[in-house]
Amino acid sequence: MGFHVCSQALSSAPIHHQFRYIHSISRGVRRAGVSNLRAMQQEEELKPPGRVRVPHVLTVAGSDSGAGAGIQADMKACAARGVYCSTVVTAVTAQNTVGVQGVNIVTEEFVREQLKSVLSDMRPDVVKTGMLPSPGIVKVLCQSLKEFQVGALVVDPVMVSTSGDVLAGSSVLASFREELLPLADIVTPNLREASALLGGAPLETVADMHSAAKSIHNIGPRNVLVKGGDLPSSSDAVDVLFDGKEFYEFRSTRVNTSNTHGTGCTLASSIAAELARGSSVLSAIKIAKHYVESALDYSKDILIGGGHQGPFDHLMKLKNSAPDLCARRLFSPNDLLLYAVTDSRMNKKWGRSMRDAVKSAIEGGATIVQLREKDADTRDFLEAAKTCVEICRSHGVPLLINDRIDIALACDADGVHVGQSDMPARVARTILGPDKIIGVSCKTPEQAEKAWIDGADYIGCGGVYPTNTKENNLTVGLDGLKTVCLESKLPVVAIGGFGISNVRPVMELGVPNLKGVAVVSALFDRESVSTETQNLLKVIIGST
Ligand SMILES: Nc1ncnc2c1ncn2[C@@H]1O[C@H](COP(=O)(O)OP(=O)(O)O)[C@@H](O)[C@H]1O
Ligand SMILES: Cc1ncc(COP(=O)(O)O)c(N)n1
Ligand SMILES: [Mg+2]
Repeated sequence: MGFHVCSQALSSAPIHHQFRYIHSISRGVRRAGVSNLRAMQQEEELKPPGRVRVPHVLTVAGSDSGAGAGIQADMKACAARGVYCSTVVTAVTAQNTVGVQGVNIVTEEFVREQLKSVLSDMRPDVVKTGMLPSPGIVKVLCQSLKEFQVGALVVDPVMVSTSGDVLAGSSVLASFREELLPLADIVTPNLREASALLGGAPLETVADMHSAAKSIHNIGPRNVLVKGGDLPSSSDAVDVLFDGKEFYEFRSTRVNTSNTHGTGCTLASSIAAELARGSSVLSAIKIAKHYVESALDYSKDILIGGGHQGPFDHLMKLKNSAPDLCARRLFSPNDLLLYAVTDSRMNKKWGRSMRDAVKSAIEGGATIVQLREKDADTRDFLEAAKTCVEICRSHGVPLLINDRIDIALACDADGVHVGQSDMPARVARTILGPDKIIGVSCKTPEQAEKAWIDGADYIGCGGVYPTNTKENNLTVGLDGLKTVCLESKLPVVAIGGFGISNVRPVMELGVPNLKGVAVVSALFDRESVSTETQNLLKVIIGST
C-alpha cells in the first residue's frame, strides 16, 4: 500500500504521543482531559495485582443479520486486531447480500441503558459509532459521551448501505453536524456521506475529496478521512485525510471483488482498535487500510449469498475449511496403515529427490507420509516440502513434517510428528491450532498418556525391532509395543525395523489401537520405492 504525504514530510510523533494516544488528544469529548487522565491514573493504581488491562473499543452501531457489516463487522475487526469490543445496538436490521429488507430501531431509552451499562463499568478506551438511525439516538449518545469520558471518538457517519438502502435518513444529518461531529477525533464518511454532509454536491475526483475533507473539518471533527472505495474512475482505492493542517492520501490496490459489504464499518473499527492500542491517528489509518486490503484480497473469491455485495472474511480463516479449495480432510486413524517416513541419506544414496521419493511411495499405496530431514538447509527443505504437499494433497494423502513446526506452517503441511525431546505436543498444538495432525513418539504408557493429554492425534511406538536409522535407540520389542497399545487412548503406529519379512507378527498382535506400521529403510533404501511399498502393503492388508 502506498502512503504518501501530500504537502510535507511527517514528523515523527513524540514518544508519549505514540505511547498512549488517548492521553494526548484532549479535545471535544475529552475537553475535561486532565481529570480524565487523573481518573485513568487512579484506575491504574486500583488495578488488582497480576491482572492486565486490555485495549477496548465500544461500538455503537446497528446489527446486520448477514453479519458482513455493522456490529458484527466491528466485533470481527477488533478481534482480528487483538482488541476487546463491547457493543451498544442502535438498530436491528434484516439484511443480506441482496440488500436491507427491514430495520427495527432500538428505543432511545434502551440505547441509553446499554451505554450506561458499558461506559460506567467497562471503561472502553475508544468509542466507535456506526448506524445511528434517529436524531434522538444521536442526542442520547452525545449526552452519554459527555457524562462518561472516553479516550477517543471515531465516527463513521453511516447513512446509506453499499447496496443503496437508507440506514439513517436526512433527519440525522443536522444532529451529526451540530452535535456528534464536533466531538469526533476522526470522522470517516464515504463519498455519498461526505456529499450529504456538505449539502449534496457530488464528489467525483480525488481533488473533490480533498476539498470535501477540508469543508467537513470546518464542522468540528479533529480529523476527516474521506473514503474513496466507490470512486468510479480510480484504479487504486484512495482515502484522503485532512487533519486541519495537512492532507494525506492513503492508497491501496483496488481488489477486484464484489465482497466489499462492510468495508466502511471495518475500516472505522480497525482505526478505533489501533487507537485503543496506542497508535497515532496516521499510523492507525495506515494499519487499518492495509488490514482491509489484505482481508478483501484473501476473501475475493469466497461465496456467501447470492446478492451483489458479499461479506468478506475478517479473520482470514474461512478458506481453511472450504472443501472446494483444499483436498485436506480430517485425520482418520486408518490413515496410519502404511506410514512412509522419508530419509535424506537414503534419498541421496539412491540419487532421488524428496519429491520423487514421496511420489513413488504414494503410487505404491502409502497412506500417510512424513518428511524426516535431518540434514537439509531450511530453505531447500521448505521448497521440497511445498512440492510434496502439492503431490500428497492431490492424492488425498496427509503429509506430516518431522520436528519442524516452522516448516509445517510455512508449507501448510497437514501436521507434524514430534519426538520426546522435540517441541512438546501441547505447545505444538497451541501453535498449529486444532485442525493440524500431531503425532508423538512414545515408548511407555506414561508417555502415551501425556501425548493424549497434550492434544496429540496419534502416537508412534518403537523401535519395535532394532534399526540403523536411529543411533542408540532403545527397542521396545513386540511386548513393549503391546503394553503401550493396550494403555494408549490414542491410535498407535508401530515403528522400527519393519520389512516384508517381519511385519506380520506386528499386525497379528490383535490390539485394536494398533492401526499400522511406519517404515523407512524397507521403502526408501531400495531400488524401487513404489514396488516395495506395494508389496509391503499387500502383506499388511493380508494380515489385518
Ligand atoms: N475494492 C477495494 N479494494 C481495496 N480497498 C477497498 C475496496 N473497496 C473499498 N476499499 C477501502 O475500504 C474502505 C472503506 O471504503 P468505502 O467502501 O468507500 O466505504 P463504505 O463501505 O463506508 O462505503 C476504504 O479504505 C476503501 O479505500
Ligand atoms: C447495520 C449496518 N451498519 C452499517 C452498514 C454499512 O455497510 P457498508 O460498509 O457496506 O456500507 C450496514 N450495511 N448495516
Ligand atoms: Mg463499502
